[in-house]
Parts: sequence; C-alpha cells; structure tokens
Amino acid sequence: MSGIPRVLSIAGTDPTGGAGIHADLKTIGALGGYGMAVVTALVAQNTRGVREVHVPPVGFLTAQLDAVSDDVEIDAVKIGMLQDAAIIEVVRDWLARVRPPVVVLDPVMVATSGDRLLDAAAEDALRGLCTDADLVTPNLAELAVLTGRPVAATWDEALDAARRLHESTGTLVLLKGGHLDGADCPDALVGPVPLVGPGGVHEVAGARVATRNTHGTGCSLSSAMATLRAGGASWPDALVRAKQWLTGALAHADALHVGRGNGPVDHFHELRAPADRAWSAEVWDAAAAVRAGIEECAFVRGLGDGSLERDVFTWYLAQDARYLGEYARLLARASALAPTADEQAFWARSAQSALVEEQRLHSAHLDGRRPADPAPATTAYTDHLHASGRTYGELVAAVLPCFWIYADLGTRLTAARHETHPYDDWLAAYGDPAFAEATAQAVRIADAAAGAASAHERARMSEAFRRSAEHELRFFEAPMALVPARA
Ligand SMILES: Nc1ncnc2c1ncn2[C@@H]1O[C@H](COP(=O)(O)OP(=O)(O)OP(=O)(O)O)[C@@H](O)[C@H]1O
Ligand SMILES: Cc1ncc(COP(=O)(O)O)c(N)n1
Repeated sequence: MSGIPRVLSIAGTDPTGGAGIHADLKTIGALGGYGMAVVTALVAQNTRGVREVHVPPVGFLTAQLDAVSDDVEIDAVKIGMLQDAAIIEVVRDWLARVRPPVVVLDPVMVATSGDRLLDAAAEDALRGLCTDADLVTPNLAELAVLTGRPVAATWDEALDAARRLHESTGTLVLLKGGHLDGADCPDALVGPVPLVGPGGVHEVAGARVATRNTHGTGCSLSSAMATLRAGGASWPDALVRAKQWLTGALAHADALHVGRGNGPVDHFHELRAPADRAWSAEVWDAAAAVRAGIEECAFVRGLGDGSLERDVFTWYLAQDARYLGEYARLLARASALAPTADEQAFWARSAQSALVEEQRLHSAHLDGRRPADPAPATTAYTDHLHASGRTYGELVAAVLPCFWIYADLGTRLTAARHETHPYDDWLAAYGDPAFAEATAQAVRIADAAAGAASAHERARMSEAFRRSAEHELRFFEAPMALVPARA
C-alpha cells in the first residue's frame, strides 16, 4: 500500500451530499484516504426523502468498476446501496476477479426516510454478498432481515442477532446502536476472538448526540472503517477512531443548516476546528483570575525569590507526595479509558513519572520522612479528581490543570533559578522542557476529546477543569495557612 489508502465506494448518489457516495467521499478524505466512487444508482433524494431512483444498465456498472481496477491499486472497498439482485451479481463477480485487501459492506436496505433502497427480492442475494465481505455493518432493521428474526429491542438481543449473522456468514459484524433508545449509543464488533478479542465482542461505548441530523451516519461509519483499516488500524482501533470522529461530526451537524428534514453530519468538523476557539483556550482564559491568584500567593512568591521557609516548603512537599500518589491512580485510569493506543501510552507514562520522578524528588527533600496525613485541601482536590472519572473527557479535563499550571509556573520560575537558590532542583523539575512537551500533549488530547464531545459533555469538561484549577490555588495557599507554627 502507498502511504495514503486508496478507497473505492460502490454506492448510490445523494444530490444533497449527506449520504451515499457523497458521504463516503467526504468521510474517506476526512480520515486521510484518497476517495474513488462507482455509482450503482442515481437517486433523486434530499433530507426529507427519496423521490426517484434511476439505475443505469448493469453493463455500465461493470464498465465503471473495470475502469477503476484496470488502472488503480485499490486498498479498500466500501459497498453501499445496491438496489437489485442484478447489481449485487455484478459486484460479486468483480470482487471475485479483483479482491481488494479490505471489503466493507453496508447492507443498505431502507433510507432514514423509510424509502426502500433495495428490492425485497434482492435480500437473499445480499445475504450471499455478506459472505464475501471482511466486515458487514447492519443497523438493527437490516440485521433483522439478514437473520430472518424480529428487530432487536435491546442491546443484548442485538448482540445475539449479530452473533447469529457472524456464525451464518463467517464475516465480522459491526453492530450499530443508533436505532436503540436511551442516552447511550454503543457500537460493537462481533466476530472471531483473534480479530476482536475475548468473548468475540468488542464494544465501543458512545454518548447519543441530541440531533435529528443523522442522515448518512451509516454510510459514513462504513467508509470510515474501510479507510482506517486500509491505513493499518486493527478493526477495534478503527472503530474507536471512527466513532470518535463520527460523534464529533454529529455534534457539529446542526450548524450546517442543510435541508429541512434529517440533515447530514459535518464530515469536516475536525478541519474546521482550528478556526473555532479551542476548548483549552476557552478554559485557560476562563481560569485567568485563579491563575493570577496562584502567581501572587505568598507561597509561590516565596518559592520564586527563595525566601520561603524550609518548614513551609517541607509541609507542602509532604502534601504534594500524598497528592501525587492519588494523581497517579487517576492518570492510570485515564490510560485505561483512552480511546487510542497513543493516548493510553501517554497517560501510562505520565502515571509512571508522577509516581517515580516526582516522589524521588520529594523523598530527597523530605529526608526519608513519611508523608503526613492529607490536609483538607489535598483531600478536597483528590476527591474532586475521583468524582470526575465518569468519562474520559471529564477525567482528562480534571487532571489537566496539574500539568498546565505547573508547567506555566515552571517557565516563569525558571527565570529565578541560580546555583545557590534553595529550591533550585524543584524549579528545574517544573521548568523541564520534557514536562512542557508532556503538558502540550495533554492539552492536545483534551482538545481532541472536547472536539468529539457533545455540548453537554464539553460543559462538564469545562467545569471539571475550572474546579481543578481552583483546587490548585487552594493547594498553594494551604501551606502558609496550615503550617502549625503559623496557625
Ligand atoms: N444520535 C446519535 N448520536 C451518536 N451516535 C449516533 C447517533 N445516531 C447514530 N449514531 C451512530 O452512527 C452510526 C450509524 O448508526 P445507525 O444505527 O444509525 O446506522 P444506520 O441506520 O445504518 O445509519 P443511517 O442513519 O445512515 O441509515 C453508529 O456508529 C451509531 O452509533
Ligand atoms: C444513496 C444512498 N445510500 C444510503 C442511504 C442511507 O442513508 P440514510 O439511512 O441516512 O438515509 C441513502 N439515503 N442514500
């Protein structure tokens, strides 16, 4: 494969650009692939429904398919609307001749509007095509038709049906929870253990975005899976990334104002994000007063000019050691919840350095003394972090101020360093460029999580950040107020 996955969509059209090949091409581009398209059917449709379907002669479909495969090495195929059995036959013949490494089948039968996009007589032929695909992505109604059972009413029933489809076809199934009720919107890969892991099910949780603009989500998800898999991701990693991207596309759908029915999702929301105000910039600016309070507090000023009394500093270090022990647990939890291997590794490394590096520095200062009991400011801060561990985004937002406020203070306090400064090694640790880089990565991760979050989740992230920043201030104020000599 070249570096950029070459992905072919074989599907119908949607002149309003929300579903079919239009959604596929946007998705493939948004996720870093090169998109190509062969049209099975021309559909006069909009966000309110399908008006007319024109199917060109099947010979012309073969001509389109051959024109692409005679010339281009195809890394992945996504198959969408097929309309009738003759078209399915042509696609099966072509797949038998040209077998691209990744074949994803979205067994499109009925549009969101309720209009049929597949002849009832072609359902058997579509079942046959399922066996040729590497991944099949039915919604609940399509799963019911493919398995000959009633439509699943619960997630457990849907998982059973997906298992049945996998057993009858031998093909990996991506089960979609979009049509279930409730605040959650899970998806799952159901298939062989070597591909999806223990139990043969890899579930990816998701929050339901409150929008009626879901036109083309199925087309977009299947194209995303084809593109990401062709790019080298495992199926489970592809689903995590595809879902993160699609949730963001749904969260930005209402801003598009396309059509008066079920509108499309914003495939290019991630491209637009730099022009939007980053979440991190918003919350950092909103915490300006708290940050100023930290810079001006007696403890930080004393640390900078070296006038801070040793017993005050030692008391602070003892509390910081207590804090870091809990903080490392929360970083490890962020690692456990992380949606990608890179983020998982980042949080695990951060947990490790919080435990090892920081406590090594502390034990040097604490002179072997055991950390004291946690002070109220320490407990309040760690309680808040634990309470913020419900979702990945909220947790990442809650742990961020400890990185960011320290790194920011570090760059300021570095200016105060000199060889005989009593707290020079401490200032050096927080002014360390590697710590600044880790902080920048934590900020990038938080912005990506905020980009994919619903408005509600983003607000919770902001609140978690705001409260952590306030706890930072109280943590810095505590030593001066609580050192016994001063109480
Ligand atoms: N409101 C929503 N919020 C978050 N994710 C959603 C929402 N609706 C659908 N999805 C996601 O979109 C993808 C498509 O799911 P769905 O079950 O709607 O399939 P579909 O019916 O084939 O799609 P389409 O609406 O394009 O026909 C899945 O990943 C699903 O979890
Ligand atoms: C050409 C084409 N392919 C697929 C769909 C299904 O998408 P949705 O269910 O979101 O309408 C569609 N409407 N048109």
